[in-house]
Amino acid sequence: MSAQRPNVIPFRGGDREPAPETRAAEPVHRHHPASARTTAERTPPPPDTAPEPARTRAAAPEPEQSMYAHEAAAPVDERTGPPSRTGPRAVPAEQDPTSASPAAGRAAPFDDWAGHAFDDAERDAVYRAIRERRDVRVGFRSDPVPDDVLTRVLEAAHQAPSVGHVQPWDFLVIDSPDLRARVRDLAQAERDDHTRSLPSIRARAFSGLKVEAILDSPLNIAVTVDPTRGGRHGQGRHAQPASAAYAAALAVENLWLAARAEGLGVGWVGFVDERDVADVLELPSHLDVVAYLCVGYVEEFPTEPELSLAGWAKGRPLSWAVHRDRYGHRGLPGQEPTSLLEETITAIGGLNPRAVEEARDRQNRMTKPPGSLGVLEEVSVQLAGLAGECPPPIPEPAAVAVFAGDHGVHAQGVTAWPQEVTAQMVQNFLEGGAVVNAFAEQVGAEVTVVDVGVVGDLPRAAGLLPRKVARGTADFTQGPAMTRAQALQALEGGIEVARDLVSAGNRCLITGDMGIANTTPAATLVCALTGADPARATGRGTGVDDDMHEHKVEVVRQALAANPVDRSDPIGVLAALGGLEHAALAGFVLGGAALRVPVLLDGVIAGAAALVASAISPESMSACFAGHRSSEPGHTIALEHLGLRPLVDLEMRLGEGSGALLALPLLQGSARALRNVATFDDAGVSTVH
Ligand SMILES: O=C(O)c1ccc[n+]([C@@H]2O[C@H](COP(=O)([O-])O)[C@@H](O)[C@H]2O)c1
Ligand SMILES: Cc1cc2nc[nH]c2cc1C
Repeated sequence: MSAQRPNVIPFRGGDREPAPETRAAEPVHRHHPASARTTAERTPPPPDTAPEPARTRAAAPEPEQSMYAHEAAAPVDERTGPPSRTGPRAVPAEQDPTSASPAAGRAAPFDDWAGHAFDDAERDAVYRAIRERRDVRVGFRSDPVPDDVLTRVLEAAHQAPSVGHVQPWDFLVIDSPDLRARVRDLAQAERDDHTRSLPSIRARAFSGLKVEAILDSPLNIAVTVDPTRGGRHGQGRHAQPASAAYAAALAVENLWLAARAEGLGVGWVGFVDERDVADVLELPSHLDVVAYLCVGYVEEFPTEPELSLAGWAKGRPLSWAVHRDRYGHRGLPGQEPTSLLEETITAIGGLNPRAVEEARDRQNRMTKPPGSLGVLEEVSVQLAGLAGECPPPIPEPAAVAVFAGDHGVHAQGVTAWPQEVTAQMVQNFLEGGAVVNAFAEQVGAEVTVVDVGVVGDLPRAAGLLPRKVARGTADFTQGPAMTRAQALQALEGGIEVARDLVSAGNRCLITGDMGIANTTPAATLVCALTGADPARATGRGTGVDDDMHEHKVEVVRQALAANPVDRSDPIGVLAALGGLEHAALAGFVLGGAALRVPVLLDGVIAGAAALVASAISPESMSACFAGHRSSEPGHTIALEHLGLRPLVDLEMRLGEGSGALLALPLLQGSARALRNVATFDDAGVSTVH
């Protein structure tokens, strides 16, 4: 992947591309002050220096890279496969004194000393089948599949590995139009259910996707599993009860690869309840359906997974999935393992100056008086610089991640609300009954709730990511709120959530939070990272009376006194004075910045987290947009320190992501204007003399 390729999913929206221009208009140039920090600013100030003044963002030098660009370093390119050995077949080591012995370790060049490897053409064919296998849903031809071809494909499936060699699968080859029509009806009902559960933008995109070809393909195959096959002592049964189903899934993969080699497309129908299919097929009760497949010759195989081409989802680079010795210690073979945080920080870059310039230039040539879109012009310029292209993609679909956690400082009486409200509100979010749900629905965003530190147990639920690092933080008036390890775990948890949401096709990340008492650590972080006095930075949160507010200011002072922090160590500051949701939010910001996806910040909790993110990586602010200004005073201090201008100022102080969600249409509107509005040249409109 080229370093210049912006980290965005190919845009498939209906917005028209701006027409190429032939003659430059003569706009009245308005000077836009540059804004963003440079890499040199990554080094935080020494502890004894004054608080960092607010700085604006300046474009960073090219080339900027997204985290996806890391794949370029991988020994196996996902598009082209492994490098081909072009030389003659390897000579056994004993006969070739120049070759390193296998015992020389991983660094030794590959030498097929035993002669087991396939020759180049055979090996390339195997990798090609793997690389070009596709889940095909469109373009099936009606030509029948010849019996000998089908038998070969089924034979390949039947050679799959199985624990205890029990071969627990069976293949039901389905021609009957009646059976297939009944399965198609099941799939249709399931699809309709799913559509209703989607945010509006996603539902619209989904309605354009074909998810099955049950009647369009000449043949269906149901792959079943018999979990009892092999008898009571079937090997592996005790240690891995799911092993039979795994084996059947491996049979599906064998079938799929063999089919690809035969030129047959296969589509796995995900939108059916396996028990309903078993009923339609009148299977014996001890069999389960593992897969329902559509099989047939196809017009073409898509060059990439169809969902990826449609912008629905984006593949995860291999480097995200390979860990060395322990989970989280990432590194491809031959690379030095690194932590997720380090990898993320390294990938963060500033705005692309060329795209910034193009966007400014275009703003001045659009059919409107230069500067007339006010702040939105600079927002669009930042979006272009972040994406590395002008016009930038529209930041949709968008996803809000509500990070939830509890706080030991609650015991100090800094809020009027009981701690259990955190877990209760999480439940409310999941049931769709909170403000965040209403606003997310309004703007077509998806809501994900992340438990990073709620005291209570939360039942598993769709839309809840269980990432609990601890059951709340410790009371920071008595010592650090978190250990460094906890803070790092929460930070990396936030990065992972950003990665997951972007891989799922989102082009805008929105911060949300829930945590009774979390405005106290937010205010404390603001004080620690900006030098503000607690009396100035501490607000009334959910709404406390004068006495409680005075006490809250004192508690912030006590926390700062109990935890002498070194501002050159932002993670130390975070661990001592933050909350688990602040830490995860800081990671979320860094993760979004590394992927060059805009991060729309909510209120004071996000503001405090952004201060941490900025102290860790100043360039991460290139991805940040302040959704709104909360009425918490610490938020204004944080925004000024970061040089961020809020898009909305409505005296809100709710959290949950509510303010940022309201700002989403502004962010999207700024990008859409840059993309859709004609230039004076295009439209033949006269400009000023
Ligand atoms: O986002 C804000 O600026 C904001 C301001 C005040 C309160 N909150 C929310 O209120 C909760 C914390 O308030 P408190 O008074 O318990 O510290 C927590 O769930 C926050 O999401 C949020
Ligand atoms: C009811 C309630 C809802 C919230 N949403 C975010 N913080 C909150 C705090 C309370 C108390």
